[in-house]
Amino acid sequence: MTGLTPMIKQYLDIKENYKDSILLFRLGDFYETFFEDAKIISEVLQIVLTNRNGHPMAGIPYHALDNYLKKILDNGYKVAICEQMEDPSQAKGIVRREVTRIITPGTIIEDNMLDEYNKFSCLIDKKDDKYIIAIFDFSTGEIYLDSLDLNENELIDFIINYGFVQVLISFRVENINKKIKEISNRLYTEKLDEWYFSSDYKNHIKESYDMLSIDHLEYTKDELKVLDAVLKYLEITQFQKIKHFKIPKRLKNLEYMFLDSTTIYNLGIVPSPDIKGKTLYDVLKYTKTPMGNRKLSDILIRPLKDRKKIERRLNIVESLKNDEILIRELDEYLSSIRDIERISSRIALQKATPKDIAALRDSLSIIPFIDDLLKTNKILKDYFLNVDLLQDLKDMIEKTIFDEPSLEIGKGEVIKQGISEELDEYRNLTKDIDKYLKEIENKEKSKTGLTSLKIGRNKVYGFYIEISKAQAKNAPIEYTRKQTLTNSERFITKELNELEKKLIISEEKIKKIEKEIFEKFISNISRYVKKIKHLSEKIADVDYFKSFAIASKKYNYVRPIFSDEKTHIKSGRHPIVENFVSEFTSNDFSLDLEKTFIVLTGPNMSGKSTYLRQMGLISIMAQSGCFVPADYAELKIHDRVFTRIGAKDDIITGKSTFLMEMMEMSTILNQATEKSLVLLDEVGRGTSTLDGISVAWAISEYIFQVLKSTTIFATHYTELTLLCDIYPEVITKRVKVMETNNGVVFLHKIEDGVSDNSYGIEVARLAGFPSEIVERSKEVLGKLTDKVDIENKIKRMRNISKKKYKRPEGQLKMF
Ligand SMILES: Nc1ncnc2c1ncn2[C@@H]1O[C@H](COP(=O)(O)OP(=O)(O)OP(=O)(O)O)[C@@H](O)[C@H]1O
Repeated sequence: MTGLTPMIKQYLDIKENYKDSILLFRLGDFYETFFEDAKIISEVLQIVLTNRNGHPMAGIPYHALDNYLKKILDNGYKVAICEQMEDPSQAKGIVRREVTRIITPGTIIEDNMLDEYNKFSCLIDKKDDKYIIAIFDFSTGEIYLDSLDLNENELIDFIINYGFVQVLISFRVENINKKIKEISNRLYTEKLDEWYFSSDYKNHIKESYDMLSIDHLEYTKDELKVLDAVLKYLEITQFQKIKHFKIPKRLKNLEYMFLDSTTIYNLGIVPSPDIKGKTLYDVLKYTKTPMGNRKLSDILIRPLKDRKKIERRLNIVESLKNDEILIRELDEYLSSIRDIERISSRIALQKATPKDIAALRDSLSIIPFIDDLLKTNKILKDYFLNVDLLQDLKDMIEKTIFDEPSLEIGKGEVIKQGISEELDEYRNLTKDIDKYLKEIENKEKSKTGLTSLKIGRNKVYGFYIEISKAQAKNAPIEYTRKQTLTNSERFITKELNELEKKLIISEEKIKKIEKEIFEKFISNISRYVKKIKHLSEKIADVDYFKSFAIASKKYNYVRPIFSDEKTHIKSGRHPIVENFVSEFTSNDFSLDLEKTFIVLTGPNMSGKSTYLRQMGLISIMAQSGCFVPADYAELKIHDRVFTRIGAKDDIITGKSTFLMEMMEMSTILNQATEKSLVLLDEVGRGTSTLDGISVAWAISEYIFQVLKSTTIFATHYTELTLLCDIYPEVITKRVKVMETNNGVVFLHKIEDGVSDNSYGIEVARLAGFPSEIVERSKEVLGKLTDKVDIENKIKRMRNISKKKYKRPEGQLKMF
């Protein structure tokens, strides 16, 4: 590398180790990029591409790093931050520089670059036929770990639907990277080599969790290796030990109803990139804290299965619902609590700012009030029993940190007076400097008799004595000329020089001492991290209980009761749609042990899907511990809700709608149980009518005979309603329609019976088809609808022999 400046040489040496990252190289007040990196960031950030000694260069001011960083990461890049490791003014030769941190979209921790939602990353590995998946949020320390029995397409679907900010892929499943990129080329992915998954995982996990043994963690060796790989990856990118992670939870924990990502999406439970503002989460969100918001979303995708636990949540929600004053006051207190969960992560990572610590102090000071408030409630009076409210930590912060600390550490406005004598001394000196200057000014004025003499200071020239041009010639001999201005001369004296030096030294000392004390303080309080996280969880819980209570009251929800025998809903409503239509028509629902299967027919747009989804959402709300939109709800506790809704092509593998539909259906047939709720919308539509009806018919027979799941099958195939004539498990329902002279009116009312017309042409008319086409369609339909033909077909279907399915032998797929 001849002809290169030493600085560029240093840059290239460092860059050699960070080839996969954009290297932000600190040069004074800028982070500079060079060569290819410079071209990339000038384009991504729309900043000027310049050059240095003929090399492309683009830079960003160091203080604006966070703003730019977010944009670079959002574009799918990894960033390595290279800092100056010594003061350039003290450095001999070239300043020592080192990479201190690697940032990817999943390793952001700075408050101003995060919104309140979870930022989940995942790591995918494979052992035998199962994918081992770790899902983690670096900013909160939340982590899930499990082995899932998925095929590759299901895995890709899972990854895309989950909304991860980054996907880490083990060397064993490298091939999925291409498929992910084909669908979402901005999603950040990274391959982890074999050495991440090493056999010395145990010690490393023990060390990260400060545990003597990990034998009690019920995970397989291969799952623990994945956990270890996550921790290693984070340590390598953060250049430090990761100590803030919680113990992993299983994704398909038997305690929870399992909702797959398709169902979460289909029912609109939580926001995803294409459904925002119109989800169950949005309807129920009366949480006030960031932790409460995240918890609410977690609760809704992990409803409970244990009746006692559900009842316990409902009891709390009910008691809050009946205590309006408590709700109001609780809301007020919670509004002032900041994101102490993430603050605790930043404390553990030594990245907490003075503002974080002040926010922690303010939040902690509110908690005793919440405790007092909850003590007034019969059910919640012991809510914080045995929970450390961390008032000693609050006192420590109060004693050490300014009430309103400055953003920057080192200006003397972070550490309170009385903590360090040395710091106080230097701070006093700088504080008194204006007084000293005034004293010198008065002294010099009377000594010289020069009336225009005054003392000033500026950033470039430091201290000076300024005398008007007219009087300047009378300046004493010991004054040294410093600067000539149009109307005055500026001088310096020995005394002033010394004071200036003292000030500079003081400022440097303050910077150093305050930084040291603050860092020590953070490392000292890092022993509270686990306790802060525990407290934060308690706050999150009470926040979502209160949120359920507010929503339940506001929308007139009813407390559900649970039954092993039947599902009976009176005047049920769709919790989301009811907020977006002027008048919502409520509907009943009733199934029991004998009748388990509803065939629902009705024209397009009449409300079939709404009814179907409404059932799923009511179950999920109830099992999450929330009241439900109905006048009365007696519900079975479901182990899973399965949905097969809507037609979606698989753009990854180019599989047809019908094939996708059948694959999803096959998962349901393999996994649903007597306790499941199965919601099928138009299954079989993607193929020829006869094939579609036949498959739908056979699927239905299998579900009500073998699986016995509670099922609603919405269909345009009226032929399916004949199942009801043959099998006692099936009932038929239809959506009521009123025909008027001006066309059809959808009443959205579900009633017994079979829809006799699909009104497809009517919907085309409503959609604005030219009347000529509408009329022609009617004419064609008239020709195709041969009454005798239809009657014959019905006769043939009635004659289809009853099929008796047997439950298949062997293990059913669990996921
Ligand atoms: N119970 C109801 N009360 C009031 N409006 C409703 C009700 N159910 C549905 N709607 C309105 O009708 C629209 C269409 O409903 P939905 O999508 O459920 O119809 P669908 O029968 O499933 O149609 P398609 O067969 O075309 O899928 C909804 O977006 C909503 O605006």
